[in-house]
Amino acid sequence: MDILVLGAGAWGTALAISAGARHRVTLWARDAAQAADIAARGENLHYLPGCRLPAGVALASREAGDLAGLAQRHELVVVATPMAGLREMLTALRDCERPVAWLCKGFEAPATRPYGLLGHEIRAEVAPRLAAGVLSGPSFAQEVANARPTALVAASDSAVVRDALVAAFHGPSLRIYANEDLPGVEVGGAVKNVLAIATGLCDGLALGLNARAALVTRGLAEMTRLLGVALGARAETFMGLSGLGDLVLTATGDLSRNRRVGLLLAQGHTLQQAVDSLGHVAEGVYSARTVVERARRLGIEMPIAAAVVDLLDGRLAPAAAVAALMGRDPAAEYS
Ligand SMILES: NC(=O)C1=CN([C@@H]2O[C@H](COP(=O)(O)OP(=O)(O)OC[C@H]3O[C@@H](n4cnc5c(N)ncnc54)[C@H](OP(=O)(O)O)[C@@H]3O)[C@@H](O)[C@H]2O)C=CC1
Ligand SMILES: O=C(CO)COP(=O)(O)O
Repeated sequence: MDILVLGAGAWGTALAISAGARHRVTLWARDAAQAADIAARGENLHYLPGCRLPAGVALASREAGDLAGLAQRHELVVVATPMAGLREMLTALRDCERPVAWLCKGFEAPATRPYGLLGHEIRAEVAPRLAAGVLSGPSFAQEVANARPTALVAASDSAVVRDALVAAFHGPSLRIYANEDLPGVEVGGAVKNVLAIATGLCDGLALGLNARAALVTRGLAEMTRLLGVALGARAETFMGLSGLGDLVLTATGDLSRNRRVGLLLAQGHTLQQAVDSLGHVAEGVYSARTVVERARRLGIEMPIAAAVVDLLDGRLAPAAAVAALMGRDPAAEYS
């Protein structure tokens, strides 16, 4: 199978390495010098050091010509940029006749509205005819690149896209489960990043394991409420890989960049210092305000996400954000 991966950050590179063991993969970096460096070294020193690219992976950049033409020459196109690059990519691919899947997890930063959009909503705006979906679920790039056992979910309203993702990535160390609930899988991937900032904060303040378990559990309830009411996703999706699975991984795993943002804020770093020190994108920082704004417009309470926004915007210090959550009125567990 011929697979095009657009974006040579940590995650695009890891999936290119994984699929490159069995397929022909073209890994596209927007910067020609970076593509040349990865090709020469056989390694993405900047974003995924220590992981060798197999012979099945070739490098490309803008010099390879327009994206639409490049995409047509592959059987599956994978967009591996952050959310910030998804609209531009889907616009370039809008007439593509090949299945397309994005990997990014989050809401687009707000531009023309007071809130941002999920990937499938961007697709509806700029590429409504595109057969597309998302590959998501609990997966740190370093572990996938090193063939550590991982399970992902391929979500799309198109069976062609789901089948192409399974054919491309299902293998000895990577299981791909199919799911038709694209909105639900996207909400799970976006909201867990915001909640991971909260658990990083909680652990950075040494609040204990009880507090972390409470945040994960109540966070899952917030995630389910946002989706259920608003986007018509299936509740069962949130018990799956992109809901509970990715929340547990990102909220507790120290490889998470979003969790690290919370840990660094708890240590007294500013948001800018925390973001700069990562060297990678932490989507929760850019999605948190949209999560709260969309929930507010729908009359849904998301207190943990709201505390994260107050923290990111500097309205609450770390300890005060925790106090605000603990000081809420008593409530029924299910309402
Ligand atoms: N890393 C992981 O373990 C996982 C990440 N994800 C998701 O995948 C997405 C990408 O993450 P990851 O690869 O880790 O990110 P990284 O920060 O490691 O790399 C980002 C990559 O995207 C490129 N890029 C940055 N901004 C833009 C833009 N506006 N337009 C086009 N390209 C851009 C960068 O190129 P340049 O070098 O030229 O700036 C770089 O190649 C995120 O949404 C993340 O949430 C999902 C699952 C796992
Ligand atoms: O999505 C991820 C794991 O599934 C990666 O999380 P971070 O972006 O927080 O590192």
